[in-house]
Amino acid sequence: MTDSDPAHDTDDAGLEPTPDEMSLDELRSEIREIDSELVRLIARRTYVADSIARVKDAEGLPTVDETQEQRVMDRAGENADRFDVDSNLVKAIFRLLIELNKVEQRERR
Ligand SMILES: C=C(O[C@@H]1C=C(C(=O)O)C=C[C@H]1O)C(=O)O
Repeated sequence: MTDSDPAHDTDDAGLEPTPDEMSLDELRSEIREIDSELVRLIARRTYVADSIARVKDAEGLPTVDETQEQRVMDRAGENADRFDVDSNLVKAIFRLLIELNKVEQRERR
Protein backbone atom coordinates (compact mmCIF):
# COMPACT_ATOMS: atom_id res chain seq x y z
CA MET A 1 0.00 0.00 0.00
CA THR A 2 1.56 3.28 -1.08
CA ASP A 3 0.56 6.94 -1.40
CA SER A 4 -0.03 6.30 -5.09
CA ASP A 5 -2.89 3.92 -4.28
CA PRO A 6 -5.23 6.27 -2.37
CA ALA A 7 -8.37 4.35 -3.33
CA HIS A 8 -7.32 1.42 -1.19
CA ASP A 9 -5.58 3.30 1.57
CA THR A 10 -8.02 2.12 4.25
CA ASP A 11 -7.81 0.41 7.59
CA ASP A 12 -9.44 -2.72 6.21
CA ALA A 13 -6.66 -3.15 3.65
CA GLY A 14 -6.86 -6.59 2.14
CA LEU A 15 -10.64 -6.88 2.56
CA GLU A 16 -11.66 -4.25 0.00
CA PRO A 17 -11.94 -5.52 -3.58
CA THR A 18 -9.51 -4.06 -6.09
CA PRO A 19 -11.11 -2.17 -9.04
CA ASP A 20 -10.67 -5.13 -11.41
CA GLU A 21 -12.66 -7.35 -9.01
CA MET A 22 -15.63 -4.97 -8.96
CA SER A 23 -18.66 -4.95 -11.24
CA LEU A 24 -19.60 -1.94 -13.37
CA ASP A 25 -22.41 -1.09 -10.93
CA GLU A 26 -20.06 -1.25 -7.95
CA LEU A 27 -17.48 0.90 -9.70
CA ARG A 28 -20.15 3.47 -10.67
CA SER A 29 -21.39 3.52 -7.13
CA GLU A 30 -17.83 4.22 -5.95
CA ILE A 31 -17.55 7.07 -8.51
CA ARG A 32 -20.85 8.47 -7.21
CA GLU A 33 -19.48 8.53 -3.64
CA ILE A 34 -16.22 10.14 -4.78
CA ASP A 35 -18.09 12.80 -6.78
CA SER A 36 -20.25 13.64 -3.79
CA GLU A 37 -17.17 13.88 -1.58
CA LEU A 38 -15.44 16.14 -4.13
CA VAL A 39 -18.39 18.54 -4.11
CA ARG A 40 -18.45 18.48 -0.30
CA LEU A 41 -14.75 19.39 -0.26
CA ILE A 42 -15.25 22.15 -2.86
CA ALA A 43 -18.05 23.60 -0.69
CA ARG A 44 -15.76 23.42 2.38
CA ARG A 45 -12.89 25.08 0.48
CA THR A 46 -15.23 27.84 -0.74
CA TYR A 47 -16.51 28.39 2.81
CA VAL A 48 -12.98 28.70 4.26
CA ALA A 49 -11.85 31.00 1.42
CA ASP A 50 -14.88 33.16 2.13
CA SER A 51 -13.89 33.36 5.81
CA ILE A 52 -10.37 34.37 4.74
CA ALA A 53 -11.85 37.09 2.52
CA ARG A 54 -13.84 38.44 5.50
CA VAL A 55 -10.73 38.57 7.67
CA LYS A 56 -8.83 40.38 4.91
CA ASP A 57 -11.75 42.79 4.55
CA ALA A 58 -11.73 43.51 8.30
CA GLU A 59 -7.96 44.04 8.25
CA GLY A 60 -8.08 46.25 5.16
CA LEU A 61 -6.07 43.78 3.07
CA PRO A 62 -6.73 43.12 -0.64
CA THR A 63 -8.81 40.01 -1.34
CA VAL A 64 -6.53 38.71 -4.08
CA ASP A 65 -3.11 37.47 -2.99
CA GLU A 66 -1.07 36.27 -5.97
CA THR A 67 1.79 34.99 -3.79
CA GLN A 68 -0.65 32.81 -1.88
CA GLU A 69 -2.24 31.66 -5.16
CA GLN A 70 1.19 30.59 -6.39
CA ARG A 71 1.73 28.62 -3.16
CA VAL A 72 -1.62 26.87 -3.68
CA MET A 73 -0.69 26.04 -7.29
CA ASP A 74 2.78 24.75 -6.32
CA ARG A 75 1.25 22.58 -3.60
CA ALA A 76 -1.32 21.22 -6.08
CA GLY A 77 1.52 20.21 -8.42
CA GLU A 78 3.47 18.56 -5.59
CA ASN A 79 0.40 16.62 -4.42
CA ALA A 80 -0.34 15.55 -8.00
CA ASP A 81 3.19 14.16 -8.30
CA ARG A 82 2.87 12.47 -4.92
CA PHE A 83 -0.33 10.67 -6.00
CA ASP A 84 0.96 10.06 -9.53
CA VAL A 85 -1.74 12.04 -11.35
CA ASP A 86 -1.23 14.55 -14.16
CA SER A 87 0.00 17.73 -12.48
CA ASN A 88 -1.22 19.96 -15.34
CA LEU A 89 -4.73 18.58 -14.94
CA VAL A 90 -4.68 19.04 -11.16
CA LYS A 91 -3.30 22.58 -11.51
CA ALA A 92 -6.03 23.43 -14.06
CA ILE A 93 -8.66 22.29 -11.52
CA PHE A 94 -7.07 24.40 -8.76
CA ARG A 95 -6.85 27.43 -11.06
CA LEU A 96 -10.60 27.05 -11.58
CA LEU A 97 -11.27 26.71 -7.83
CA ILE A 98 -9.25 29.86 -7.10
CA GLU A 99 -11.06 31.81 -9.84
CA LEU A 100 -14.42 30.60 -8.50
CA ASN A 101 -13.57 32.03 -5.08
CA LYS A 102 -12.39 35.32 -6.55
CA VAL A 103 -15.58 35.75 -8.60
CA GLU A 104 -17.72 35.05 -5.51
CA GLN A 105 -15.68 37.43 -3.37
CA ARG A 106 -15.85 40.20 -5.97
CA GLU A 107 -19.63 39.82 -6.16
CA ARG A 108 -19.91 40.07 -2.36
CA ARG A 109 -17.94 43.32 -2.08
C1 LIG B 1 -7.90 32.02 0.02
C2 LIG B 1 -7.16 33.12 -0.10
O1 LIG B 1 -7.52 34.21 -0.94
C3 LIG B 1 -7.62 34.18 -2.34
C4 LIG B 1 -8.07 32.88 -2.87
C5 LIG B 1 -7.18 31.84 -2.97
C6 LIG B 1 -7.61 30.41 -3.12
O2 LIG B 1 -8.75 30.14 -3.48
O3 LIG B 1 -6.78 29.52 -2.85
C7 LIG B 1 -5.82 32.14 -2.91
C8 LIG B 1 -5.35 33.42 -2.81
C9 LIG B 1 -6.24 34.59 -2.82
O4 LIG B 1 -6.24 35.24 -4.06
C10 LIG B 1 -5.92 33.27 0.70
O5 LIG B 1 -5.33 34.35 0.74
O6 LIG B 1 -5.50 32.27 1.35
